[in-house]
Amino acid sequence: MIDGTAGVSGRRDADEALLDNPQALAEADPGGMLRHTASAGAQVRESAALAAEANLAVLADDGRPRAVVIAGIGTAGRTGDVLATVAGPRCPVPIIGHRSAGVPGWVGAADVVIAVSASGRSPEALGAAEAAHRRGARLVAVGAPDSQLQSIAEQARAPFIPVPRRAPARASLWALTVPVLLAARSLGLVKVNEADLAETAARLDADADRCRSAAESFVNPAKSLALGLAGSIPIVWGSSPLATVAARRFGDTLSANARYPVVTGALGEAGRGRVGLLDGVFGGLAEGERDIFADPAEDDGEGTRLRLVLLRDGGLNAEDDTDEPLAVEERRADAVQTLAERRGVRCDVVTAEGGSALERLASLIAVPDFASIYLALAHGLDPMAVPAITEMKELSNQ
Ligand SMILES: O=P(O)(O)OC[C@H]1O[C@@H](O)[C@H](O)[C@@H](O)[C@@H]1O
Repeated sequence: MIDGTAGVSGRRDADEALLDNPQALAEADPGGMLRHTASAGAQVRESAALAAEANLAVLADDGRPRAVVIAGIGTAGRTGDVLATVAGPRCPVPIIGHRSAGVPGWVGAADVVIAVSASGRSPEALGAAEAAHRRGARLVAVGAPDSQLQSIAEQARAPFIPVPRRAPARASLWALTVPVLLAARSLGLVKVNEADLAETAARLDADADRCRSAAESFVNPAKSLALGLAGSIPIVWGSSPLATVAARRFGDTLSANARYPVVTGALGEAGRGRVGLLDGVFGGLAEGERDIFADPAEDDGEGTRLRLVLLRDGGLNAEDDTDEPLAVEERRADAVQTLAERRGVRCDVVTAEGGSALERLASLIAVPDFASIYLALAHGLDPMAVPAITEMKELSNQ
């Protein structure tokens, strides 16, 4: 039942001109999501410094763990995906993301639990930290200073990395991720050195500059990606496990910031099933019937079409870092582009850059992060305040 109390506002059609009006953009973004997103590089540096102050070395005292569990929900949970992909297939212990309260039943003294929560109060992270302590597992906690999570970590005498709270959690991905990586580094599970962190931060800074609100659409990759996606159903596929983490992140931000439905996943998996979407009513069938001379302004929504966003790893990773030959990934990515082209489905490609896994991941996340915000702004949506999330919390008492 629609009873009109939801307070949903915005424009169905994207206002392209607004994206080239920095003042209008600033007014449409009262919470400063563009600014917060532009702080990604600074977040890497700040969190690296904060993690250096925490006594992460104690983690190594009991040697290599049996498994590492990353506990948290939403963006906090995504940090586990980042750790798993940066650690790569050669990581000697399993890295497991856990997104519900508590920890898996098998967790015990041989394991490490990293509890992550931007607010320091998600029931999932708190429940996991308490359970880890109870079961004698080694615990590390990452989140807001002076939070419940910090208290639990202190009671457990566990390292706590205080990450200052700045915006919605999804604008703090990098601030939350770096302490998780550095905790795993202390355990000898991941190779992330100071140069990797510095280069990743510099990459994020450079991308924030290219995506700044004063840079016009034709030179701004995030604005052009947003305008390409406007009015379509985005399908975001990653060519490799690393690119798939970025694809899932784009799914998070497109849904929460821009409020777009989105299909995300790994291209390898999609090629055995979901790729069929390209043949369907929103794919090839819609494109086949499209009148190329029709006025887009008169599009009544019936012409909703897919738009493929392909995140390509670029084939820069060392051969022994991957469980699949690079040539296979590359061929598959070329193939899906050909499929899209044959059906008239438009496709945007973002290709990773950089030497380390972390930097490559950053290069696949930065532009899409900004694009999700520009898409929200073009529709007159405040990318920060999401009524449905707030309402969901109120109605379910979370
Ligand atoms: O990191 P926190 O504070 O535990 O929050 C986890 C998630 O909690 C949800 O309520 C928010 O909508 C997400 O954006 C967030 O990522």
